[in-house]
Formats: sequence, C-alpha cells, structure tokens
Amino acid sequence: MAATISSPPSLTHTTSKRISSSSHHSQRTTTFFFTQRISTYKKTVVSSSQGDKNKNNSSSQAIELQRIFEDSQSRPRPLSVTDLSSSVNQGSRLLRVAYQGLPGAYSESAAAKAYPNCEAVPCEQFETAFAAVERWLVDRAVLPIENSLGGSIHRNYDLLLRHSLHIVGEVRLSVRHCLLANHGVRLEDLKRVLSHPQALAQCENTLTKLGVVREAVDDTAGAAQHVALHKLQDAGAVASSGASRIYGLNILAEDIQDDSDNVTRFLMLAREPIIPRTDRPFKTSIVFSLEEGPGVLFKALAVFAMRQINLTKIESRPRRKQPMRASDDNDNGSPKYFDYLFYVDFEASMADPNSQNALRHLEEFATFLRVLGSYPADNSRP
Ligand SMILES: O=C(O)C(=O)Cc1ccccc1
Repeated sequence: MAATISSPPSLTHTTSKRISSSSHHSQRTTTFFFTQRISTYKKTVVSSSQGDKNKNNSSSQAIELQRIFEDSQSRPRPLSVTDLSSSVNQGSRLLRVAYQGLPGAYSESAAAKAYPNCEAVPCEQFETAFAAVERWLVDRAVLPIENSLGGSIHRNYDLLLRHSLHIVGEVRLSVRHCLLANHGVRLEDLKRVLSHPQALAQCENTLTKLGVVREAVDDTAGAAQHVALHKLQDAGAVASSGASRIYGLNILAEDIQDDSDNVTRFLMLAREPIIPRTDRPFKTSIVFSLEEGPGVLFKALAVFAMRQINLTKIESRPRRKQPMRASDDNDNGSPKYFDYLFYVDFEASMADPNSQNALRHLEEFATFLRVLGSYPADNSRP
C-alpha cells in the first residue's frame, strides 16, 4: 500500500532549479525538501533553455531575473543553524520564545539555554504557546518532551502531531528540584505538596517519605506562586531555586529528585524548518504508522539498522482519530486492533543521502509518514 504523506511538512523527492543570487545562473539540484519550501522554489525557477531562446532580449531578461531575485529575497527565509546561535536577534528585535508556565519554570531555563539572549514569553497553556508561534506573536515555542526519570511526556507528543510546527532544536537540561514553603513553615507542617505532575513523579521517594498528598498543577513555578500568594501554611511546592527567589519562598530541601542525574529534554519549535546540514551532528524526528501484521515494526526499524543509523528514541502513541482498525480475518466488520503512531528520533541529518534513502524505504510500506524536524543535536553538558 502506498504511503500517505501529509503536508506540511512532508518529504518530497523533487528535481528543481535554483537561481544563485550571485551569478543569476540556474543550477539543477535533486534533493529531498519540505513541500512547503518547494512551492517557494517553483516560483523562482528560471530555466536555462528559456534563457538561450531569449538571447536577443538580454536586457529585459536581466530585468526579469532581477525582479525574480528580489521577489525571492522578500519571501520568508528558511531558518538556518545560525538562527540557533546565542546572538540571534531578528533585525533589531530579540528572538521571542514562548513557554508554558510562569517565570521560574524549567521551560524558561530551557529557552534561555537554547537562545541565551532571547525574550522568554510565559504562556498559560501549551496550546497558547503553539498558537503564539502560528500567529507570528513569537518566533519559537519550547516543549518538554522526555525526562530521564519520568519518561516521555505523552501529551506533548500528541501536540507535535496536532500542530504543524517544525522541530528546529533540542536542549537537555539538568533539573534540580527544591521543596519550597512560606517562611516559618517547617517540613513537619506540610500536609500537601503542589507541582507539575512530572516534577511530582521525579520526587516520588522524597514525597512518599514525607507522607504528603500530591497536588498536580500546570507548572512548577505556578505551584510556587500559588503557595506564596495564598500564604499557605500546610502546603509546599516542588520547584526550582529560581522560583524560590521570584516568589519569596524558603527552600526547605534541595535536590529532592529520586536521582541526582535528572535530565529533561526540551524541543524548540518554529513555523519554518531549518535547512539540515552535515557539518555537525544532527538528529531527525519522524512519526509514522504501519499496516497491522507480523514483523511490520521490525521491518520499519530495519530501514535504519541496515544503514547503520542509530535510533535514540522510539515512542508509540494511540492514533486518536483512528483508534481502532479492522482485522483482515475478521469478517463481521468489527474493529479489532488498536492503531498506533510511532515517534522515532535518529542520529542523522536529512541532508544525508543515507537518511533520505532510509525514509524513502520506509515510505514504501508506511501508511503515514511525517518528518517533524531535522536539527542540531544537543551534545553539551545538561
Ligand atoms: O513546570 C515546569 O517548570 C516545566 O517547565 C515543566 C517541567 C516539569 C518538570 C521537569 C521539567 C519540566
């Protein structure tokens, strides 16, 4: 069965001609590209044969080329790796990065790690952060996606598919939780502790020893603000030391996570993909679904194994719009199998022909395939 390719951003194998801005020569390139960008390219194509026929009319052709070049310059520029550097600013304005939570949330620190000079914009919900990027109110959104103790943040995987933003970067951040309370409140006064569900899960052992009731809220900094604002005397918050300073809380205990190595991986999302490169380590994230049958997942993973492409992550999620599919040998028409989406991260750039071949191979039998982004790997110390 042929693969269904969604757009945007889907992979398309195309042959197109590019105008080089310096020489105005057209150049044939065969490449995998995102369909969204191809529409831009098609509008800027000038064929060399066209140029030959119009030799007599070289001045009008030069004007036309100039017009096409200027036209292409006024279109949105694809993000490049340099957009991820510390000195990023858009013209005279700083890069604006939306995150879910209040100042002092870990996502704010992730935004600052990815874009040190950015303006971090707090948002109530992830939906708001995504919508802010889609409506051009901000340039990027930050999304926590997995944690070394708590595992994957499933809801955020679902968000990646529901929206069509592109992953343009990743950041790994060491997360050190503190137990915060109002001044004068002692450890033994605490009956309940508020925090983000991931933070509560990462401090499972400490909270169990304390015998407190856990209360889940939207973000760690929001928990700290709530405790401070309501001057709670029986409740604490699990949050960062930064949040303790911002909301004027006392730190009752530090490093309360179950393991000192507590690392969260965050994704940076943008409206446009970056142009993948091969001169530094890149990662690529994809999502696909498969027909039901023996060995299909094995076959899907083999497209990477046979090309020596290392996988760093695989996650399966139920397919929401099509939760069940009928089994072939089930003639009463009743649905039998759950339908799944597989999210895979691999250590290669989409600019690498090896990756392109692997995805072309996967496309032959996947029922759905989308490239979520190809982006520089964060190999720095978390
Ligand atoms: O609530 C926050 O501060 C977040 O940024 C989400 C989160 C929660 C726990 C660990 C890492 C990120």
